[in-house]
Order: sequence, then C-alpha cells, then structure tokens
Amino acid sequence: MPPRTVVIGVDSSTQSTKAAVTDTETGELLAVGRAAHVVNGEGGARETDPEVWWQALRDAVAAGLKESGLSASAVVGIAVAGQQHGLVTLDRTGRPLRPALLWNDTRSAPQAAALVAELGGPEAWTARTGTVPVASMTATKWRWLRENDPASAGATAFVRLPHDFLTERLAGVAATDPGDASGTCWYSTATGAYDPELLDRLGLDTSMLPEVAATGGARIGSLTEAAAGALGLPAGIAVAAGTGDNMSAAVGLGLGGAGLLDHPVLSLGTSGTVFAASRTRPASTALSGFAAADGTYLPLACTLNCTLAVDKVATLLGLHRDDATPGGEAVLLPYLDGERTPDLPTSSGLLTGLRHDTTPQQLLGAAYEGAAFTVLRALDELLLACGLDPADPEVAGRPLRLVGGGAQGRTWVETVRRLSGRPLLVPGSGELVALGAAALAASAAGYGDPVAVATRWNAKPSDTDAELPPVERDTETWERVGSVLDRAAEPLLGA
Ligand SMILES: Nc1ncnc2c1ncn2[C@@H]1O[C@H](COP(=O)(O)OP(=O)(O)O)[C@@H](O)[C@H]1O
Ligand SMILES: O=C(CO)[C@@H](O)[C@H](O)COP(=O)(O)O
Repeated sequence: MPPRTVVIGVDSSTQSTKAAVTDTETGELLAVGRAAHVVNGEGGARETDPEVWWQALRDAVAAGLKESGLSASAVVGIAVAGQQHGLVTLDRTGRPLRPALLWNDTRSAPQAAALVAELGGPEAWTARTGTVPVASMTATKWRWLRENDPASAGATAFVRLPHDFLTERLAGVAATDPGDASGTCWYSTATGAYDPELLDRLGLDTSMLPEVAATGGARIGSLTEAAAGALGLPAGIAVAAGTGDNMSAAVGLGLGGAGLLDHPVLSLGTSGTVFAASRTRPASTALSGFAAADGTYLPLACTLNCTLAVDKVATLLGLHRDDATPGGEAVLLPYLDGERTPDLPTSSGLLTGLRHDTTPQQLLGAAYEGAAFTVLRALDELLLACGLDPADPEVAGRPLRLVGGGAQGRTWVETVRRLSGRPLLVPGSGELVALGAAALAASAAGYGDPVAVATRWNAKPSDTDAELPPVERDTETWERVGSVLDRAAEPLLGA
C-alpha cells in the first residue's frame, strides 16, 4: 500500500486557529491542532496583532501533526481560510505596523456611511462591488485608519486580509482569492478584479495589494525554507491561495462549482452567518453579494452577536450554556458588540418582558432566541433577495446545514430548530472551515477541483452526521422577538 499522504487545512478565525490534518484520499480528519487568539478592544474596537495569528498557526500545526502521529514528510500541501474583512497593514519588510482591525470592529461605521453617500447610495455599491459597505468591510477600516491613525496609514506599504497575510508568510507570495477579496469593497464581483476607481477614491494602489488568484485552490507557490523551519514541515510542499472562512465552509460542504447549489447554510460562531452557493450574481442591497472561492457567488448575511454574546449572558447569569429554557415573555436582543444585520453599529443589548417569575434559565434562553432570531430573519431576507420565497413549502422544507462551534451545542440546535421549523443537517465534522481549507490544499497539491474533492470526501456519510426532521415552528416567540426588534430599533438601538 502506498504511504498515507495528508494536507493541512487551517481555519484562522476570530477566537482561535485550528489546523486539520486531513487524509488526501478519504478526507478523514486525522487530528485537529488548536491555539487560541487574543482579541483586544473596548467599546467598538476589536483588534488582534497579526503576529498572534502566525504564532497560533505554528502552534496549531505542531499540535495537529503531533496528535496525528504522522511524520511531517506525509504532508503534501497547506491552505489557510481566515476570518473575513480584517485590515492588516504591513511595512516594506512585511512586518505588521499595528494590530489588525477585525471584521467586528464597528468604529468605522461613519466612514461606511460616508462611502455609501459618496457613490450615490447603496444600489451603486451593489452594482459595482456586489456589497454595500458597513463597518465590517475592509474599505471602511482603511478609511478609518487614514483619518484616525494617519501615521500608520502613511507608513503602510502593503494591505492584506488575515488569510493573505498568513499565506504570504507560508509561500512568500502576495496572493488572495476572489472570495475573500470580495469582502473588501474595493474588488468587483462584476469584473472579477480590483476596481481602479474605488482604489483611487480610497487612496490605495494595486501595488499595495495581493494578486487575486483564479480560485482559492490555485497553487500560488511552495512552502518556503523559512516557513518550513518555523512549522516543522517539508519545504516545497504546495501552498494554495486559501480563502475567507465562510467561503471555505461552503467548499467543505461541497457547495458551489459543480457541486450542490442553493442549499442554505447557517454558521454559529463568533459571527452568525447565513449563505448559499449560487451561480447567479446577487444584486440586492439586503445582503452581502460575496464571491465564492472559485469566483462564483456566495450571497451572505452576517450578524456580529452569536455564540460569544450568548456565552457572555450565561457567564453573567452564572449558568452553564446548556442550562437554558425557552425565554417565555422575556426578550433579549444580545447586541453586545453593536450589530451589522440589521445595521445598528452603535446598538447595545436590550432586555424586556421581565416578570417576578422570570427565571435565569429563561433569560439565557431569551438570549439564544434573540441571537437565533436575528440570523434566521437574515436568512429569510437573503432567500427573498435571491428570488426564493421563504414561506414557500418547498423552500422552507430545504434542510438547513448547521455549522460552526455553536452547531455542537444542544441548546443552539434546539433553538434554531424551534424558531426556523426547518429540517436541520448537522455535519458530524464540526470543522467545516478547516475541512474546506484542506480541500483547497489538496487541489493545490494536484488532487483536482476543491469542491469535487470535498464532495468525494463527504460521499461516505459519517455516523456522527445528524439529520433532524422539522418541528412545529414557534411562531409566538418569532413574532414577539421580531416585534421588539422592530419597535426598539430606532429609539433604543440607535438605528
Ligand atoms: N459544545 C458547544 N456548545 C455550544 N457552543 C459551543 C460548543 N462548542 C463551541 N461552542 C461555541 O463555538 C464558538 C466558537 O466557534 P467557532 O466557529 O470556532 O468560532 P470562530 O470561528 O468565530 O472562532 C465559541 O464561542 C463557543 O461558544
Ligand atoms: O465578517 C464575517 C462574514 O462577512 C464573519 O463571518 C467573519 O468571517 C468572522 O467569522 P467567525 O470568526 O465568526 O468564523
């Protein structure tokens, strides 16, 4: 039998890095190494030193390889999928000039509003880039930096996204992919290239930006001697362009390209995201019209407050995260970080409907309901914007794929099931982003199209995949939470 070969798929997300050591033939996750990140910032600020990500990548790869028991010589490729949108600014030598501004840093909300107005409104941005700038988008962060930290902006030789920064450390090549590039708001999903007029408006130049590879699975180079030494891997193995974390989860699920389309996905992590792979370019101001890793489309909506916000409420109440019961009359909108969907960047959390008999367990349940409602309503808006009626029984009956750390949690699964009334598919592998990155790495190492690779890997259902039939939708809670959000948005939440 030929010796086993593996690829390493890296998920560098907000809270941690995971490195999945994956069998190239079967897709089996042989081991997952992990290392935590530090996120700093008060008020609307959220920053991480990019060197923390690099160190975490090294630690996670070392831990994964050790746990797998394999020799480093078995590794034939590596790819990074990263949290989207973050602004990394580098000097001429490739050293970060300051901590990166993260996707959930809301300080650039005024710059987002100004950019929308300058181009003549949201529709102009949708037509041009696919996406209307909100505080998460990289373009707004770059403008914020120029206005608020001109010394760093002035010293910036190169601008990168989190995954580009790490890929460059691996291969010594400045490269990105259509998926992550589409979250900058200076890349056009209509032309598949950077938009020169927008770059001009922002005071950027293509020489400051990475080349956009055709797909996230393209081999953009080889692991350099320096990176090989730092990671304990063989020099010369394939390095893929990589992509954004949501795009990578889509690849890991086998969505897009020649694979399944229009299957909605809900990711429960620091962010709550909903997305569906599509061959048609979405043109709606109600969603982010991102590209997929292969340049097709990944319409997506994202909330800022999901698992981290609910865990915070559990901590405040002194409860375990699964001690929750349904919220009863209590409504809790856990917008602790401000919110992006709906666009309420200066909002904070809101609690209403308290009674003498309200229990701590109900308050925690209300936090789950508030977070789940927000992302599920975004799913309905996303479906509508894609021309699908969420109330149509055929559309409502399509299983919702549940991924991200929260999908491993009983209360998350029950809350989403009850509020959506949809059948759920919870893949046994909790690490879809890392698995997608592994498929990109395998593609770069010569194993073919990444979606086809992931589809082949997923062909054998795992014992741990869960298919949950629909339960009756809890419309009473749905309407109660929706009515509080609609009435409170303007006076209380800063809309
Ligand atoms: N068993 C579990 N039950 C509920 N939540 C979980 C469980 N395991 C992890 N999580 C949640 O998953 C989150 C991390 O998910 P992940 O998708 O890795 O996040 P990110 O990509 O944002 O770093 C944590 O905030 C944690 O609350
Ligand atoms: O901003 C978005 C999507 O547009 C987020 O989904 C980030 O990509 C961060 O993801 P997680 O750390 O929550 O996985």
